Amino acid sequence: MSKAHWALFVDNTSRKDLLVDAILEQKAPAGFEALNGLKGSLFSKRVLERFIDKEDRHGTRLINSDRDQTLKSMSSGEQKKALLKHLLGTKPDFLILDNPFDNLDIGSQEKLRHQLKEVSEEISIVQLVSRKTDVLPFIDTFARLEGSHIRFYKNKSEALSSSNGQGLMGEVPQAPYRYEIEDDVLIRLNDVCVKYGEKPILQNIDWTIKKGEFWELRGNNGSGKTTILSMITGDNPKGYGQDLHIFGHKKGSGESVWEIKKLIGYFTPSITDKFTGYHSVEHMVISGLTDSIGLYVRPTEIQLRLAQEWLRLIGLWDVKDELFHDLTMGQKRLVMCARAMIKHPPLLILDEPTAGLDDASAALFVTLVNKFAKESDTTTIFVSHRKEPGLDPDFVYQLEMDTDGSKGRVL
Ligand SMILES: Nc1ncnc2c1ncn2[C@@H]1O[C@H](COP(=O)(O)OP(=O)(O)OP(=O)(O)O)[C@@H](O)[C@H]1O
Repeated sequence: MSKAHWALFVDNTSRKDLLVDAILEQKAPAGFEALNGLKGSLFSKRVLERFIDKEDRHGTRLINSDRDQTLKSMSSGEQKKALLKHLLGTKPDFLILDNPFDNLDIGSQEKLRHQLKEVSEEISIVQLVSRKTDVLPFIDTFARLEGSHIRFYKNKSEALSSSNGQGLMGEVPQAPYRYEIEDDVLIRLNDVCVKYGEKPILQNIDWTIKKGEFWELRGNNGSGKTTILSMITGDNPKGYGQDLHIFGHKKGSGESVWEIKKLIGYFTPSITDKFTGYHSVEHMVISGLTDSIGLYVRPTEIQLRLAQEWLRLIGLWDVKDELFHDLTMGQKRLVMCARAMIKHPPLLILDEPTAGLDDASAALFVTLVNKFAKESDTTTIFVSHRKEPGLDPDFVYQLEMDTDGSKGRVL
């Protein structure tokens, strides 16, 4: 008998953690009762992060003992492959997949899709999905999670034609202050090569980024995007000894990493997911001006006004007094992005910022980024595997993998 499979559309309001816990604890809600009494496993970014944290703390390989590389240093595609293999090894009756294709390039998505098709013949699948294009083809039951409420669709075509749109309201708020950076060239990588052990990752990378430019950094999983970004932000020692200039300083010429970090706004979804503090939404946004997490002194009038403008822009003014902790995952990410943008840093790095957002929120996000990049003096680098509809960068820097390491070119 063929297995039952569900797709559950989630958006920024969805309380998906509660639902996942209920299903895994044999308290599946109406429509999912068939899963009660069965053994389930969760495939999600959070589960992966928990394994990475455990590896860090205990120094042991938990789900990738067949590799001599840490889970943390693997590319997203490699990590997801290791997690799926591990979960299948526990012989579950069903798998809950939380946006499995996020952070994967097209090739890795195809491989995972193929693998899941095979898995689906033996194991039921519940796919939590934000993007309609991600729905697995063998799924036959469709629903949407609105808050904690599940609404079932009559059929696939009703599910795929539904919309949950929202708009971007207002202009990008003004910069609170100006940074004095003399050089017109913000970042320059000249003939940069990186190897990990014997494995070449980047070869002869030349990339010049000027003030105010809007770049998209593209490349398949494992092509070295994170490696380049972490050399720029100072988090990767491979940057030393290379011809790499940041804000007019040559890397390793005695520049202060802290001073450089103050000039960079950085947003990546996984940072957001780790914040657990009890701060109001409004204070989280304002704390982008003070380089702290949350706020420990009374905000000024100007700070409050700016936060109001940003929260109105991203449609979250109504929840300004709620605890950041209590927001949905999608709302938290929008808040953290506004927090990275509020001071108009000279350089803003958005690392896979739309991962985990539903179609409407991703479109809103892209509109915000386009607008911010055009209307501010900030240099923006947007990293994504997914070709984001509507993203309008000035330039694309494409990494292309090769046996001697990735080469880069400007498209
Ligand atoms: N510390 C490390 N030790 C060994 N190999 C590493 C280390 N860090 C990264 N790598 C390897 O370098 C390659 C490039 O990794 P990187 O994370 O920069 O790629 P990426 O383009 O950002 O990938 P993704 O899109 O999946 O995040 C990968 O094959 C990865 O396994």
